[in-house]
Amino acid sequence: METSLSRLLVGLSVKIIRSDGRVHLAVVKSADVVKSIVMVEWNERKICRGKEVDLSELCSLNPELLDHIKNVTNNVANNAANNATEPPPPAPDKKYEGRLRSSRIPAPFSSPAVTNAEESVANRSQTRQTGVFQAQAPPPVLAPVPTSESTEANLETVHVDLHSSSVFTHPAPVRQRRKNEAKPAETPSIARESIKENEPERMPPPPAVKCRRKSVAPPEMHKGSKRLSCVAKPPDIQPKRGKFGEVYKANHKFSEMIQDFRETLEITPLSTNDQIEPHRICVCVRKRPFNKPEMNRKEIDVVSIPGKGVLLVHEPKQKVDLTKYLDNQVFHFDYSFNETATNDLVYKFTAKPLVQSIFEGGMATCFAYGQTGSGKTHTMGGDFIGKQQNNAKGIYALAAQDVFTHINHKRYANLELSVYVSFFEIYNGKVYDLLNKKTKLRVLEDERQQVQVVGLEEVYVSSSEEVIKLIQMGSSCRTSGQTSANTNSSRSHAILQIALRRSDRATSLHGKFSLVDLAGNERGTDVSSNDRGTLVETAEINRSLLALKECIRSLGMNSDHIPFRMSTLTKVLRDSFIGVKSRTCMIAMVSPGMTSCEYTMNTLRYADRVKELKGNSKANEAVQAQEPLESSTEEESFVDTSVYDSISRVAELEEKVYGQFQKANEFYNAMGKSAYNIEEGLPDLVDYAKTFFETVQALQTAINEERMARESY
Ligand SMILES: Nc1ncnc2c1ncn2[C@@H]1O[C@H](COP(=O)(O)OP(=O)(O)OP(=O)(O)O)[C@@H](O)[C@H]1O
Repeated sequence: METSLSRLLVGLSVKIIRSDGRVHLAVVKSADVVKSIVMVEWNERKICRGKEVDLSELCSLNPELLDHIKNVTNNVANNAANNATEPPPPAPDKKYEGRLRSSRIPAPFSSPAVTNAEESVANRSQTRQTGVFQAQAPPPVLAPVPTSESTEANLETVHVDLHSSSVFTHPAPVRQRRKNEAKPAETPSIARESIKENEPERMPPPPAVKCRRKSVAPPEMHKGSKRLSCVAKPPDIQPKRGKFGEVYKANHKFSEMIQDFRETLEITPLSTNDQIEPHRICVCVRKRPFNKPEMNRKEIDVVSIPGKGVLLVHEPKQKVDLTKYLDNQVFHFDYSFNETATNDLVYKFTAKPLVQSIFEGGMATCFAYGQTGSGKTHTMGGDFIGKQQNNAKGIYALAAQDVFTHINHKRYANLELSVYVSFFEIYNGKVYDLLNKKTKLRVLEDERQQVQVVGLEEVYVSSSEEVIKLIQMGSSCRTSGQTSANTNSSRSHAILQIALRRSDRATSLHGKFSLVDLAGNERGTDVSSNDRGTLVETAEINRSLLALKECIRSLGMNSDHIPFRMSTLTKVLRDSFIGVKSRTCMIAMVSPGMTSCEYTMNTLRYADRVKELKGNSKANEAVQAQEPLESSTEEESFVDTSVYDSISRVAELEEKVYGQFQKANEFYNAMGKSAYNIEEGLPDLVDYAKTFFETVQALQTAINEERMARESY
């Protein structure tokens, strides 16, 4: 049925409407009846352009189209009825099968099917994708309608009268070529000439009125929705020669395509005057500007932020036939900050609204998430001036300033609250105190599931300046404490906590704000390394980011079960994920460059998943029902978790073996130091040695089994 409708429509010259309101002719190249979408192509400025149009839109612009479908169907059905008794026609010669397929009259389909098609045509929505393709195929019918007869002849293309039933006299379109049919070595010169001759006069400039934002990212374009916009390589332009010439040219094309697309956007960036909306879980995105190295290598900016919460990624893609196109992915968040946004602006819409919640007795968390170099530390810790960071200008410091503004407010004065600050880092599941020379700390959980970071330095502070000093101290410790296994901060999570306590600080936590600079998320997808240390590190980052997402989602669903034990990060933040007063904000940072596109997509997918379940129970039910279907998206960001888990299990077992050796050492030392005679102690030593060997052997067996099992993943 699909093929039949496709055959009926392919080759028809139809009117289409462009996003800027222009109406002109284009040729149908293919039709997908299931999706109710038709692919059309036309020539514009020597470039063969194309887009996907919804059938309903096409029919409303070309009312003759439905009559045409009916006419053809009826004729063919009548012929079929008349020929029912005649013997079948001889089988075509295989050599010409492909050609015959593209030019023969389409197979009949029943009239109810037409009714279905009509129905779906009537019901479907508008254009979703646009595309422009490599002009290697014989050129299609062109718009505007050619004036010269000779041109039309050159094109070997016959315009089809929509009211007649005679169709398909032009050569088969590229898309219909059979898989194993060889591509023509070169575009026929006559066809190429005709492109030039037939080149339409320059299109009028688009009208001054730009598309409304709605049309860029309408509600139905939510998650996963996309528009395609592509530019072809004109056949008569030779690729630039020399080193990187091809790459440069391809990238340049993408850049032009993105520029074209941007011209259709109405840009309304977020400003300080915009309304701050209350969110229990707020998810937003921040795009950083290009840095010097990126500008030097002429990176292409693939991220556009047209509106307050909208972000577009123009993902450069290539089809199997090497046609280049853009996959324009639209994302919606609570807020989106473009490259010109300052930390003050970002703070105002993200962390600032959370400060009050800790005075109301709640727990607040603000996460900076994104790939290495996307701007997490810049946002949380403050702007960099060269290598020097201005800690007074980050979200940490801005939040601290607001805390002290609130504490002096008469509304909270009678609570007699004091402010305490702690700053620590989680690397490979271990906690290090940044305010105490990176001392390694233990995380313990009591029977009431209260999680404690044992020995964590909590410093009393009486002003924001003191907090800034602590931030400076902790940040320098984070940097100077780097080892060869931790050469940059992106492999660890840094957590600054501002706690409000009443007079008796041991038991009287009133509210707490945790500000988290997360490890670079690209680490969680890095499976290329064979180095055990890197794999364990990757496993831990992966595990903690997954756990974090699950915990925020559980918070959004008001779930009783918070999977906080999945990682040290979620363990130490456990109390942030419970209670109706808990509030969370995630700022997803993205780098603008084309080379970061894959990581940017991963970041945005992750943030999108976090956002999906916020608040509203109806939405939650719907998303819960969709869960199994959506798990494939997850796979793209977090690959093969079973391998990571296995690596972590082995690491834990090895840790235990190491622990056994340490204990044995302690035991031996204690024996040596003890006064009692060696003969008396010998049975103890033998017993100990026996237990030691049994335990280590069992651990070793478990390690071997785990490794063998992993090979089958
Ligand atoms: N919004 C911004 N405006 C100007 N420069 C920025 C911005 N965001 C980041 N940068 C610059 O980009 C560089 C990388 O930023 P930053 O160190 O904050 O990234 P990161 O995500 O924390 O990386 P890592 O995970 O490796 O720590 C820094 O030089 C920083 O100054």
